[in-house]
Amino acid sequence: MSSSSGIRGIRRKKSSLSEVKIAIIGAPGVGKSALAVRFLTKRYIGEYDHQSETRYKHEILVDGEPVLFEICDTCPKLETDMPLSDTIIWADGFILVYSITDRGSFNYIKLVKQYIIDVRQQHYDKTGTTNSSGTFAPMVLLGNKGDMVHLRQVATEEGEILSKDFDCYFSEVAAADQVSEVAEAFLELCREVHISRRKNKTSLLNRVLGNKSGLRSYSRGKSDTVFSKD
Ligand SMILES: Nc1nc2c(ncn2[C@@H]2O[C@H](COP(=O)(O)OP(=O)(O)OP(=O)(O)O)[C@@H](O)[C@H]2O)c(=O)[nH]1
Repeated sequence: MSSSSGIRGIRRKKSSLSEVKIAIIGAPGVGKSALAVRFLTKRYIGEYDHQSETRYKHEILVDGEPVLFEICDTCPKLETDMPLSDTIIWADGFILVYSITDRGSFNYIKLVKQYIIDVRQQHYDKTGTTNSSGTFAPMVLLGNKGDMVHLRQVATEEGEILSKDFDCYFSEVAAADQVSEVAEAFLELCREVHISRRKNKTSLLNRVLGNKSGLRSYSRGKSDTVFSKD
């Protein structure tokens, strides 16, 4: 497998493809690469050595529609390293991963979530621009290494509570031995990105037409959108 490699499958006009950029974020060693490789190839690679961020492209049908995923596998060296600002601004959505066997990696997620929100907001305040997801950051939360229950340090309920706080999808998974459960998390994030985009478009329409009480098809997510600042 090569990064940013050609996309297999049916070729079509690029304009008809939805493109969704996903950053996988988590403390060192939680299984970010294993999850990415699972989703991309359905295989499990136990030791995946890379020293910097790696990006992949992968086309897949989501609910019958073709989607081009761009996936950024981030690579923090220390548990105190936050993701690169460029990556945070680039991404349409985030897979936040901790390991159920590593309490520190769970604490990392709490810090990094706020950091992502702050960086995206600061970028918007400075430039007035965002990507298509707006300042809102669609996320899913994964507790990886679910096969290692005997070494568990983070209870399932703690993940559930955090995901309620984040208002996002949550699942405990095991990149080591699950395929469809891992894929479902990526698909769910893709759906959230599409919802967020529709919300942004609706906000723009309302703003342009001066119709603030207009279309309200979106209810998920607490954060504001790019067009909320009047
Ligand atoms: N038991 C078990 N081990 C896993 C699982 N996922 C990943 N690992 C192991 O955890 C270690 C780290 O996995 P990586 O995928 O390299 O983790 P990473 O988060 O990409 O690591 P960095 O790139 O160093 O930040 C490897 O030894 C993997 O084999 C899992 O679901 N279960």
